[in-house]
Amino acid sequence: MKHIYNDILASISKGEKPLAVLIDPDKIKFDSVSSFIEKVNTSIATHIFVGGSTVNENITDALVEEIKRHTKKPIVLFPGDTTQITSKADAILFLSLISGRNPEYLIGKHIRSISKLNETNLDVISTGYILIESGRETAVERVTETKPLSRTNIQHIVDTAKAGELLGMKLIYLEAGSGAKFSVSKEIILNVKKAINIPLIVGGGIRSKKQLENAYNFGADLVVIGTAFEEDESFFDELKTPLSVGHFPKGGK
Ligand SMILES: CC(C)=CCC/C(C)=C/CC/C(C)=C/CC/C(C)=C/COP(=O)(O)OP(=O)(O)O
Ligand SMILES: O=P(O)(O)OC[C@@H](O)CO
Ligand SMILES: [Mg+2]
Repeated sequence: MKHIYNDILASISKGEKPLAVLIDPDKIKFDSVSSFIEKVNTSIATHIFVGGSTVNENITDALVEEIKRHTKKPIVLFPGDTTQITSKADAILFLSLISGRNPEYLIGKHIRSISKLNETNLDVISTGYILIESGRETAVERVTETKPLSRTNIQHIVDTAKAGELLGMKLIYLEAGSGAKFSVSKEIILNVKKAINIPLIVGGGIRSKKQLENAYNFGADLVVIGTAFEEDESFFDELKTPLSVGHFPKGGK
């Protein structure tokens, strides 16, 4: 098994800023994988996440196999459903949607994924997944039939993240939703980061270098970007010049 989680911890403790490119199997054409991954390979991206809210059954396996043929970067499943589990990836975010109260997404799909997971060698990373209101309804909201947390009730978001940590989760993922109008705000990132001792992932609606730098500077440890790369691959080139990011020790900002 590859130790993707431990590698993420090591990278963060060195002050690095891991960046994941999200590939949604619903959106990418199989024959454009090689050219897309070529861009990823020469970019600052450190991880490839693969997943979506609504993915046709069984396409993830072939897609991950094809991605793997073209890259050495770690491939992490970011699944909306058990059908997106494949042994060809390196790790899986074992997401529990702790912002919602739909038992299926808190524990149901997890139980049904075990027989499949037992047949893999994936690094299973327990992740508290928190959906934050972001200006319009997102695919995750629709599929999970849950409401996101209000972006103005910061204390509730902080308490949700902390509860995830105390339940033993290894990562907290603040999600504005793919293509979000508003990405997760400065106040939310700062306050959640201050409260928790596990790595913080931030994603949804990040479309510019400045927004990416801000996310790190407010306290994100790992950022996920999908749509901005999907819509315009020149964004990879925009990120070629060094990011203006500092290293903020816990509680230091
Ligand atoms: C434990 C297993 C195997 C599955 C359950 C996993 C859970 C709880 C998932 C949480 C909810 C969910 C549907 C997450 C999907 C997250 C994701 C990969 C979003 C990517 O974007 P899309 O939502 O597909 O956006 P588009 O609308 O742009 O396609
Ligand atoms: O597609 P974008 O808006 O970059 O969102 C990435 C990810 O956080 C969605 O799950
Ligand atoms: Mg999708």
